[in-house]
Amino acid sequence: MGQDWTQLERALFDPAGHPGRVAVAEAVRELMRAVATTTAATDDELGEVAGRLRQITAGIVAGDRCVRYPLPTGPFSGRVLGSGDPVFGMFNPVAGPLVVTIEPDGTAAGVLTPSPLFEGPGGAVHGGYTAFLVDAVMGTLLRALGISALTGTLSVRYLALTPLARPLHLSAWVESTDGRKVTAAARITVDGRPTVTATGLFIAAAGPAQG
Ligand SMILES: CCCCC/C=C\C/C=C\C/C=C\C/C=C\CCCC(=O)SCCNC(=O)CCNC(=O)[C@H](O)C(C)(C)COP(=O)(O)OP(=O)(O)OC[C@H]1O[C@@H](n2cnc3c(N)ncnc32)[C@H](O)[C@@H]1OP(=O)(O)O
Repeated sequence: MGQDWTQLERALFDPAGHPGRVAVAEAVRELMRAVATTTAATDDELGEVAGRLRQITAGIVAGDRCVRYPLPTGPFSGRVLGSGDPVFGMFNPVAGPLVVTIEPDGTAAGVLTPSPLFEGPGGAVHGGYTAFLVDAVMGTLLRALGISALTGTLSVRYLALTPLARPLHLSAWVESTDGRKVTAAARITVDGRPTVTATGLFIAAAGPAQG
């Protein structure tokens, strides 16, 4: 049995209790997108923006890193709510955030429209980013199933370029279990067409669950 959230942890990490933190992360996401893609602002204007942004940052830098998000393990089904993590984290501007649901049948399904920040060759999504997404969905599925495991080997097959600015539908499921070795599989589908398939060999913790 893994860790369970205490009432205090829920209060500290449930995004619903922190609308300001969620809002600032979303605003910074929009800012990053604008900075990476703007053609309207001049270089002088952007230099001024940089100065103003540094002032804002100076106003909110206080203390150490945000307290680490405690990672629960299942059994769990329903919408996965992340706070500080880079994939699901509503507090983390780098996160999509990817919205994933653990289905009662033990599979995971999610959707995300990738930001142009993750553009790779051919105007498509960077392959390292899609690898990141499938790894996260498989790893989170295992956690939700009560298995605390690390990715040992990740194998990704790119079937076609994954277009930017279209909803990516992600799914993951468990293929097999052999002692501590759990093989999971995942797929990304865009407009009904698979663009990425992946297999992850996850190694479950030998001892107690790792948070
Ligand atoms: C309530 C639930 C809600 C769900 C979650 C909630 C919120 C979501 C929020 C956030 C999401 C959070 C998490 C998402 C989860 C995951 C996504 C990210 C995943 C990662 O980002 S994870 C980091 C990358 N990952 C590493 O950083 C691993 C570094 N590495 C090690 O830590 C060790 O290396 C380890 C542990 C892998 C093994 O070490 P070890 O000592 O325990 O293993 P040992 O040697 O005993 O081998 C035992 C058997 O595994 C075989 N084996 C060993 N290693 C293998 C390998 N690499 N590939 C294939 N097979 C391997 C052996 O061959 C042997 O097989 P056999 O028994 O047949 O001989």
